[in-house]
Amino acid sequence: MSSLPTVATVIGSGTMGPGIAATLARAGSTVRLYDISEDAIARAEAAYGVVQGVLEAVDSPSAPGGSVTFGTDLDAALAGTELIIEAVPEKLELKQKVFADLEARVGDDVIIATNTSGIPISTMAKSLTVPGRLIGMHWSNPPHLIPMIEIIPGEATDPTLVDKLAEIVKAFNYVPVIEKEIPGFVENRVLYAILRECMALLEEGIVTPEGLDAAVKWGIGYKLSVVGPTRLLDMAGLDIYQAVSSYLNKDLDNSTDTPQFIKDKIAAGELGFKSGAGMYEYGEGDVDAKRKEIITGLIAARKTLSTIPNV
Ligand SMILES: NC(=O)C1=CN([C@@H]2O[C@H](COP(=O)(O)OP(=O)(O)OC[C@H]3O[C@@H](n4cnc5c(N)ncnc54)[C@H](O)[C@@H]3O)[C@@H](O)[C@H]2O)C=CC1
Ligand SMILES: Cc1ncc(C(=O)O)c(C(=O)O)c1O
Repeated sequence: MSSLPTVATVIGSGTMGPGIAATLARAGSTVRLYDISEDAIARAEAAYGVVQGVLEAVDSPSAPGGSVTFGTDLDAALAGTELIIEAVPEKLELKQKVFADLEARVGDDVIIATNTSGIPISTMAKSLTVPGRLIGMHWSNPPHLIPMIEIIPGEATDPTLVDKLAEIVKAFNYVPVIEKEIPGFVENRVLYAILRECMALLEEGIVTPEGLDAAVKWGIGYKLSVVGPTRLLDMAGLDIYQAVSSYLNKDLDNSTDTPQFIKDKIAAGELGFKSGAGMYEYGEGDVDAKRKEIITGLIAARKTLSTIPNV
């Protein structure tokens, strides 16, 4: 018998919700995608065919009977659900309000998984009536393409949920990574350490954005997509790591706030793809073209990487 829930509910249909819903549905679950915004639901419904095409292209596990229904009726979205995946904006108070709305409508045995990027699960769980049912399930963007999910129990999480969620993740052929709780979890701690240094290098004019993207893509990204950081150290030699880290670590950026130039861009409405300008400028049609290039590249890379042993 599949470990997948027969019925699952995804709360929040923005960047992450639709891909999460489609991945579970393709694997065989009946998924209800819910949002407070009719526009968000309409966008997800319109893009569903494209997301299904991507899942087909990467040969994502498929089973008959799965489907996604889209809607703004919370009671309908929760009827019969076994697993709720929360993907509303990264604001603690909003998430806690959503959890209260959910708990008022479902039985105590329903699991609530949160896709938070890094708010500690124990902090969020404080407001729950049944804190043991809350667990971190951190997907990476785009969720229907990046086959790794972090599973993070909080202090109060029912320990049996960890293995249960890991089995669900394996059922759609993703890699579950079980972690201890820490702000940002593992993936975003590593990503944000890289991004902090990258933004400092840009701010100091050491490299252009194009140069930075090329250096990280070919110098680090390519290598790390085949060998993880631990194996990389064995490949380089721990003595080399000691020699370099002894002078370099103290020189790396250690600022605790977002860089000022990023704050300025945000104040000017430059948010990236969603506003047509960000780190780069985009003309008419450029954002759609870039999105397509990224998806095509990720599909090709995932196919290739899946033929390479884990080293
Ligand atoms: N965008 C990303 O790259 C990633 C985001 N995450 C996390 O996933 C969560 C969602 O992120 P995004 O999809 O990027 O956010 P988003 O802002 O794109 O979408 C959030 C959606 O939630 C809806 N919403 C707001 N209040 C709601 C409510 N009370 N009930 C139901 N729906 C509501 C909004 O209408 C919107 O459609 C956040 O916690 C974020 O940190 C995790 C991994 C990657
Ligand atoms: C910049 C950035 N921040 C957070 C996340 C996340 O995982 O929550 C991502 C991502 O790609 O998933 C991201 O790119």
